[in-house]
Amino acid sequence: MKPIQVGILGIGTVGSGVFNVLQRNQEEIKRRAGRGIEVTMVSRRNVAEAQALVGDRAQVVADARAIIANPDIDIVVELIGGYTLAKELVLEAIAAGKHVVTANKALLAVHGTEIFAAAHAKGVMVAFEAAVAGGIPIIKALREGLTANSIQWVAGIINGTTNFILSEMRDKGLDFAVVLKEAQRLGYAEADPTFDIEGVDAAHKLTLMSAIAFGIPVQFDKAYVEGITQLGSQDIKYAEQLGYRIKLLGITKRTPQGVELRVHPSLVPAKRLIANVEGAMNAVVVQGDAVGTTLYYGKGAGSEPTASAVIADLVDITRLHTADPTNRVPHLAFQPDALSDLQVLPMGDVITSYYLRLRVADQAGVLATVTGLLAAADISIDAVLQREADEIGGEGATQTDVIILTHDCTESRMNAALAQMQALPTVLAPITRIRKEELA
Ligand SMILES: NC(=O)C1=CN([C@@H]2O[C@H](COP(=O)(O)OP(=O)(O)OC[C@H]3O[C@@H](n4cnc5c(N)ncnc54)[C@H](O)[C@@H]3O)[C@@H](O)[C@H]2O)C=CC1
Ligand SMILES: N[C@@H](CC=O)C(=O)O
Ligand code: NA
Repeated sequence: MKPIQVGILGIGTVGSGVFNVLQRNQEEIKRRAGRGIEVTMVSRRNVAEAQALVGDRAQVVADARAIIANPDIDIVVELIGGYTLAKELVLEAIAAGKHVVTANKALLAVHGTEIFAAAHAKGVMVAFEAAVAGGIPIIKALREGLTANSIQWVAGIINGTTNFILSEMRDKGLDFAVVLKEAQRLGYAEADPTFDIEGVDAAHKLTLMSAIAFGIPVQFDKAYVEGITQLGSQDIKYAEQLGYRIKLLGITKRTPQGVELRVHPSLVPAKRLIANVEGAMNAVVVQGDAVGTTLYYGKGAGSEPTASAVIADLVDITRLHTADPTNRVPHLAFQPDALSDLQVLPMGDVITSYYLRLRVADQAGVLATVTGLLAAADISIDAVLQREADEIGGEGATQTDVIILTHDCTESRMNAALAQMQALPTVLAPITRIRKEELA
């Protein structure tokens, strides 16, 4: 049988990985897929750069639309990234009856509803395993492997760049900016790295997992997003002393009031496996009512790990493209007409426990005032740690750090208490608040 013909729009870090792995493992992939899979066209604005990657083994074009217009191309792989052009190209490819594979989580988290609807109407597949946690087959696991379950929550380290930064800051005492540059050099970071460090990339991925886990539409605009730029190295150190690690987590949880959808730094008990996921590695914990807790671990970024997921999608499409579209696995795991109307919970209604760090004047009565405000707000305290003055400011320092771990309360109640504490004249700097997750 004639090989399936693939065109890559945007051959860069991931695209070159796809090209190389497909070449290297072509025989084995063919035995799995039932027929060969060949990249016959690639596009990149700079044709010479693309030619340097593929030689004469594929046709190189500057105009991505030339690939979509080619009737011989069966599958279009979108690896340009971004929202605007990528959206146009994906919709044009669908309209031309091509199946689409993309690693573009930003695109699907924001425009997924429109794109999946267009694909459904046209009877083509849009596959996106690479868009969440790179090489980890988490989409497959959530959509197919765990299909018997009522999924209760999903929590993950789903941004390699930020996990790399946090690990290197903790282990080597390196500066944030230095480690970010290294993550960019290694090909982990997004074209705009603020997406990584501000939590946006993780929120894109979480939005997709949430939709698949709970059968709700993709709703990136409802996600609570907080990155790691405000984290201080002293919080990483204090967390360690208290038996926790700080990780940027994406958490989505089903509650009777609605679905939680939030990305923020979190204290995780150091004894949890996920707390020990280091460097650019990703990990996702999924809690299902039947299966219990499951954990998925692997490389969430980089050329060949991400290519691994893109190629898995190419094989799936090769196996399934002749199947009746109604018999295929739905894009978001649930049938499009059976999505739930569960609402995303406003962040103020989310219940968690907290780590608070207050830089206060080192004088009698300060701690009592602060804990009194928490008690008045009905927020109970789990532990209090006061750093000795010489640990933060040397002998005779007039400031000290008070660290408080609280029990559960709503975010809105904590916000009100924080505003009161912040207004105290003895609180000398903005209070650090980090949410705490037991993940058990
Ligand atoms: N790098 C990684 O580890 C991962 C990346 N992704 C996603 O994969 C996608 C691609 O990422 P990378 O390969 O890292 O980016 P990249 O920047 O290395 O590659 C993108 C390529 O597209 C080309 N391009 C830009 N505009 C074009 C146009 N109009 N026509 C043709 N080519 C054009 C660029 O020249 C570049 O070579 C993004 O959506 C990214 O979020 C997903 C998972 C991991
Ligand atoms: N920038 C992303 C790349 C993969 O999605 C990350 O750092 O995880
Ligand atoms: Na994946």
